[in-house]
Amino acid sequence: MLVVVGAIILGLGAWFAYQRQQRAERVAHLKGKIAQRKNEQAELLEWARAEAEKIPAQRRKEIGAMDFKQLLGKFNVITRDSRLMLVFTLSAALQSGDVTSLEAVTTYIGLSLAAHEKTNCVTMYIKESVKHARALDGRRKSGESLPPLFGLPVSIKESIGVTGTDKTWGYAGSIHFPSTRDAPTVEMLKQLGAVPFVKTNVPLSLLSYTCGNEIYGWTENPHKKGRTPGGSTGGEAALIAAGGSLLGIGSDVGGSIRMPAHYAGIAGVKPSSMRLSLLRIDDGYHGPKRGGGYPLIEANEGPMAASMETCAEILKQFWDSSLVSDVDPYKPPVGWNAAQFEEGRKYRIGYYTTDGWFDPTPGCVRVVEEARHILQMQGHTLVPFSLPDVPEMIRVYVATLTVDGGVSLMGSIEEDLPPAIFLSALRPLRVPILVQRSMAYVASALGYWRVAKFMRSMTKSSVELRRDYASIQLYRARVVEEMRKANIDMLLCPAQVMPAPPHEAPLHLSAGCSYTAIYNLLDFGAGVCRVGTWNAQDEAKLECYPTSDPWYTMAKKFSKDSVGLPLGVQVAAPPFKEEAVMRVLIDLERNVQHNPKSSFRQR
Ligand SMILES: CCCCCCCCCCCCCCCCCC(=O)NCCO
Repeated sequence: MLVVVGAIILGLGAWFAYQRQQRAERVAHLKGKIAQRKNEQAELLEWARAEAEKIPAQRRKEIGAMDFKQLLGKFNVITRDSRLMLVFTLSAALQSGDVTSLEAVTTYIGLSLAAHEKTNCVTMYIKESVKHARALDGRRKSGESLPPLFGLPVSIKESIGVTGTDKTWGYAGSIHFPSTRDAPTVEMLKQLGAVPFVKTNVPLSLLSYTCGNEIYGWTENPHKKGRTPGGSTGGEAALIAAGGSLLGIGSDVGGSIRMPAHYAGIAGVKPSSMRLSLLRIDDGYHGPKRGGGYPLIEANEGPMAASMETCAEILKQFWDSSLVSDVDPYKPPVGWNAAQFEEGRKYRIGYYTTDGWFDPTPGCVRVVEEARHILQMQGHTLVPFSLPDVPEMIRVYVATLTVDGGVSLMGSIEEDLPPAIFLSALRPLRVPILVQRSMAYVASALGYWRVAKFMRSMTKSSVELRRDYASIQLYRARVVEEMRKANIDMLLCPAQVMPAPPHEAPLHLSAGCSYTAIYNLLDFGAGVCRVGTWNAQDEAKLECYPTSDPWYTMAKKFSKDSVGLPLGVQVAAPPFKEEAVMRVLIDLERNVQHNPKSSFRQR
């Protein structure tokens, strides 16, 4: 007996020692990869500096001062002169040849470098961009007709495929597995004449609205050091807000385009799932192990820019042609809906300032009220609306996003090199599900009903999963029916519960993504634009914000000292109404700057 026990103890000891050694070797291997990547990144930053300096500083300044319209042009400008409406087309710098593609790309390489120095937003430069720009300029010289986005420099989220570049998602293990194909969105941009020139930072795994990892470090919000620009498309938001890019492409499965837009004071759109393609998002090294597999939580890529007008122009270019269904035969050939986007078109908009799950902090509520006022002044009709059953649907969102009880998420993170804060925030996923559910009773008894809901959110079986999928399908039917009954075209609501918080906050407050995540579950098209700025009154009102559970206490703490930080609002509508959403957001952003009630300051 003693011999058997001794053998078991020895066996276990040997097994643990072996595991420890394996882990140590893996850690050393991953650290080596990170060190290599840091050297490569440093070289690329030097390359970028040298490229930028090839164009005289004065010329770069001139080009950098041009906004999207001046650089790209081809816009229909509609001027109202009493009853007269004039429509004419601007011929802008890139199309007219006043600025070459190479000059534009090089200028933005320089500007992005300056943005990176301020925020640590760049992961890699795309050296090919310079060759690509030269080739485009060659096409002009040979008299070819120019594509609509001719020569436009575009920045791309790190996790989106660009041939020859890594998409690590912050995992060190994924370094040096470059994409062998462009993502469909990148393919479309290139066909339209745009030039992807840089890739930008993300949080490890993409399933968070902060922005940092062990490879590239943490990205700062350009409005305040120590605050996150949001995530997961945080590098893009920081880059655009700091003037380093005119247009970026992000992705969004819970708000990863919209929350960074709110935190950084820019605009962004997540179209509904049928309107852009995610084909090959999980190809390459990641494969099915790390990404995808949550069919009714609809992710999509989408544009981010300083203004909603730029986002709309890009989506118009995508949808004006048959590009989307050409690159992805699973997408319906639905074109740009000019009638929905028509200037002056009025909509009936339902609005809410709380979703019954997470009350936003004061400034985030105030800007919805301001937006309501501005839109009413524009002739839109605004009516109160209450989105039903959000708390239960947030439980369903978490259950169906993590889908396997968090096994893949936790497994991928643990086998890599996560920042310590990721591990500690996600550790509850390692607690057996039955224990999590038992602890939910304790949380309920303490009055922490929201925390209890989260503790009941991990999927235990395919029986539960099927039921949750059915709930999503029923919920979609219910919401569109309630909107139809109220004759409502779209919804206006907060973009997030806080102004840009400290870097670690989103990891403690995953529940704070409810205002955006619900529209992934509903598969609505949704966008965010800046409406205001957190002010001293918001700061004072924070004193009355609830502290009835740990999440409210944290949201209150993380929102403090935020005077001057940008605030956005969100507009969302059922699928195929993205053009209407963008029309309303443009009406908002155009008028917010002149609204004396607004605290918006023009940058
Ligand atoms: C005991 C239960 C513990 C629950 C822990 C829950 C952890 C996972 C929760 C997931 C939260 C999701 C946040 C989403 C942020 C935005 C992500 C996004 O849009 N990514 C873009 C991907 O393309």
